[in-house]
Amino acid sequence: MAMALEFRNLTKQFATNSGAPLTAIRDVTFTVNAGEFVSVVGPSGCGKSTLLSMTAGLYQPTSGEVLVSGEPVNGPNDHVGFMLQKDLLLPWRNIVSNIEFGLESRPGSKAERRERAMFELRRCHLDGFENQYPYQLSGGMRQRAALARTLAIDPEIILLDEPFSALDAQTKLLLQNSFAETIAESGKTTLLITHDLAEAVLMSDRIFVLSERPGQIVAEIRVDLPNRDHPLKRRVMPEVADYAAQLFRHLKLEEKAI
Ligand SMILES: Nc1ncnc2c1ncn2[C@@H]1O[C@H](COP(=O)(O)OP(=O)(O)OP(=O)(O)O)[C@@H](O)[C@H]1O
Repeated sequence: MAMALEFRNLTKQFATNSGAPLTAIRDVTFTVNAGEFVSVVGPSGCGKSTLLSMTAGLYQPTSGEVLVSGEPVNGPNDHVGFMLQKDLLLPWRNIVSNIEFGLESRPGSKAERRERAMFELRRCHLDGFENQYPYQLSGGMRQRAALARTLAIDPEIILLDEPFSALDAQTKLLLQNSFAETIAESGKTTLLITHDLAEAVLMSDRIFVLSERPGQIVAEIRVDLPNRDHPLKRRVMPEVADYAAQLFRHLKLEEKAI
């Protein structure tokens, strides 16, 4: 299978006031195949967001490299679409024009941009909401609009940094389902960062567990279950709890309980 994303011995240090650099992640090596959905879980502060930021080209690694479709990432680029917990929709633009935003710096007519945006809007089940403004939408709908905006630029890789964590439990389940369906249909390679172990099991083909800072890979778990495109169906499978328990053990949460 074609490799879409590759981390080679990736290490990131940040300068600190005390002089000694802080190592956020150390020697992280793994690959993600084209069309695969991979999650990264790990304790708070272990460098998960730093890993995504380097994939998006927002930070340069201290050593090692990130490759997207075999090309080293040297800065922000169109091959990678990034979505955060906060939707970052522009409040003064309606939904369709928010989805078009990333296309405006590219060649193409206004009509073509509109057509592309409407396609993604429908794919993310927002038909009829194109002329509404972000404040008129629920949190879940805003996240769907943010996904539509990410897909509109047709990136090779989608990076999701805790996109569901600010939502209530039911909205979260429905949105996980809707994202999983849309992502499977688009065939996009996806890297998700999450604190939610069940979410990782419900949505992924594989999961990497990072240690406490400096984040290093301590486990790789293949989720050998059907319905990756339908987490609500996975949710009722008894194996999900077993996978979540495996992740729990790797994170050594029991030992940290006080
Ligand atoms: N720009 C920066 N400058 C200095 N230190 C940073 C910077 N970005 C992150 N760090 C530090 O690197 C470490 C890893 O941060 P990061 O945000 O990647 O962790 P995380 O695993 O995503 O955390 P959380 O799960 O709590 O969101 C933290 O100790 C953080 O303080």
